[in-house]
Amino acid sequence: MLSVKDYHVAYGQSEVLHGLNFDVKPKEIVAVMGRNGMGKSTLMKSLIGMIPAIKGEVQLDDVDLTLLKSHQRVSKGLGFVPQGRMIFSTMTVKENIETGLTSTGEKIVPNDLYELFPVLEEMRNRRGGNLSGGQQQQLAIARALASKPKLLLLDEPTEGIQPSIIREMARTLKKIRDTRGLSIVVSEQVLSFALEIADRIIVLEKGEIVHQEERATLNEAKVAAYLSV
Ligand SMILES: Nc1ncnc2c1ncn2[C@@H]1O[C@H](COP(=O)(O)OP(=O)(O)OP(=O)(O)O)[C@@H](O)[C@H]1O
Repeated sequence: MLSVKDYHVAYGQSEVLHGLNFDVKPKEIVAVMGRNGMGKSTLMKSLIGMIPAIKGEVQLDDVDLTLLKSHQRVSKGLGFVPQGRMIFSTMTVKENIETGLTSTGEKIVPNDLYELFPVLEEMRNRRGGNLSGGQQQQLAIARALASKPKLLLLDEPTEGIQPSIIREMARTLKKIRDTRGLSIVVSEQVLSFALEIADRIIVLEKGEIVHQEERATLNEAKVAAYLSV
């Protein structure tokens, strides 16, 4: 469903991603792993259209997204949970989710989002900035799901989140995949989280894919070696 081909991304003259090739299948969860600075966030930001590719292409269900802006990519079926969550802190929980509705034309937050995250319903009139880190992460996921994506991109969702909440997040993301039938690409440094949720792991090193392996047959030590400094 997602197809990334010969994908090059640069900041000015400095190329950071050097021709990535990978696919994501329907309902598949792929974890993109790598140490700090290896290009994970650049890839996620580029897939959602915040940083254009200088070469290569990205397609979702055979629709070419390569030249589209972020909001157009969202209406074609990509959802994005940014690093650091980027909640609008002075807006209420409900208003934050509503910002995700613009591409669907719906006006009211669908009930199934509150069913998925009951705490957000309880707190719907609180300001986003007053939520805990874990609650803000749920809000960022709900906001992304409001646009009814076919594929959800999450950039380092475990960053700054307590271990017990990380396990809960893994369960929730799998439930979202199972009930909504979407695919997920998550950039991640925490191997235990990736092992918990991913069907496949891709390792990035200095802007190149150096390893790809199905979870079922994964050699954990090999992936761990790539992640150690
Ligand atoms: N705005 C920018 N301008 C120039 N170079 C950048 C910019 N953002 C990132 N880089 C560089 O691009 C490379 C990849 O960074 P990126 O943030 O994608 O890595 P990462 O794997 O997501 O790391 P982290 O886990 O720290 O977020 C690094 O060398 C970084 O210094």
